[in-house]
Amino acid sequence: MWRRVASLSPMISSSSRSLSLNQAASGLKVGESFATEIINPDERVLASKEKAPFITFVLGGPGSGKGTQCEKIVETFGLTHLSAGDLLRREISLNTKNGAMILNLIKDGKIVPSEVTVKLIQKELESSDSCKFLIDGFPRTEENRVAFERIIGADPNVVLFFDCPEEEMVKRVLNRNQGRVDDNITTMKKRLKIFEALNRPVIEYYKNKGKLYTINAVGTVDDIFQQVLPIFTPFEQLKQSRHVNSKSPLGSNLVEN
Ligand SMILES: Nc1ncnc2c1ncn2[C@@H]1O[C@H](COP(=O)(O)OP(=O)(O)OP(=O)(O)O)[C@@H](O)[C@H]1O
Ligand SMILES: O=c1ccn([C@@H]2O[C@H](COP(=O)(O)O)[C@@H](O)[C@H]2O)c(=O)[nH]1
Ligand SMILES: [Mg+2]
Repeated sequence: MWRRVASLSPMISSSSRSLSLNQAASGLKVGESFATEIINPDERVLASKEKAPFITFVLGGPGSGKGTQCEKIVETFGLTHLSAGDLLRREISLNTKNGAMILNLIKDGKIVPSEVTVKLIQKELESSDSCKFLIDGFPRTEENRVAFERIIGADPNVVLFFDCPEEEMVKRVLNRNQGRVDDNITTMKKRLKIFEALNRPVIEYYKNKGKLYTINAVGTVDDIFQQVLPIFTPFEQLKQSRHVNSKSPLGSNLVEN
């Protein structure tokens, strides 16, 4: 099981920024770096056994096909799929203390406060036996991105961006037929605006970091998946050969189950 390294954060004096610098300087992975900074010796023993999770963020406008492609990635590569939207919808259906607030925001196409979404993702990461995750539909905003770094203490290894024209996304969402409260033209227009205003900067951020893989999301589901395959294939090959290829974007933080 992968334990969230940042659960140890109260014992760590550095901010997430200085931790990253620390990691960069030492050449250590996230979990290993934390192991060197923990004060409680018992915790150090536990933390030294941790492996850094392999994290993929899956971005794209509403209806661009993120969920559909995530299913195929799961089937082929066995990553664990965490859809931020599904986690939020589960809060609504369970009628939790945040449920009503989340429902109102989703109906209006607005973004749920980072703290709420990141805590839900955190719970899933911590309780999972997996250490390879597809985080679908998150981060939606720069604030989401920074909150994830701060609370989880990890960066994504790969960021997928499903690039789809608005007319196609509108057509798909209006035909989805899953009874979602936001699958109507009024909310869809708001979601598209929010995508451009708040999600684009996140995409740009990862592009500048060299982590972004842009996929043309027009075509059949299988055609689109053909573009996704070569992104994950090197990781699979590396896992089988058990050698880390430092030139591979996936090899730089290789983990095994
Ligand atoms: N390549 C495709 N061609 C046609 N329809 C598609 C394609 N990919 C997905 N769809 C359909 O479009 C709709 C939206 O797809 P999906 O739910 O995967 O998008 P999404 O990006 O997860 O959307 P959201 O952000 O709203 O959750 C679904 O009904 C799905 O079956
Ligand atoms: O990180 C997130 C993810 C989602 N939301 C809200 O949920 C809806 C639906 O999300 P999908 O990923 O399209 O299923 C989205 O429009 C937001 O209102 C969020 O706030 N934060
Ligand atoms: Mg989806």
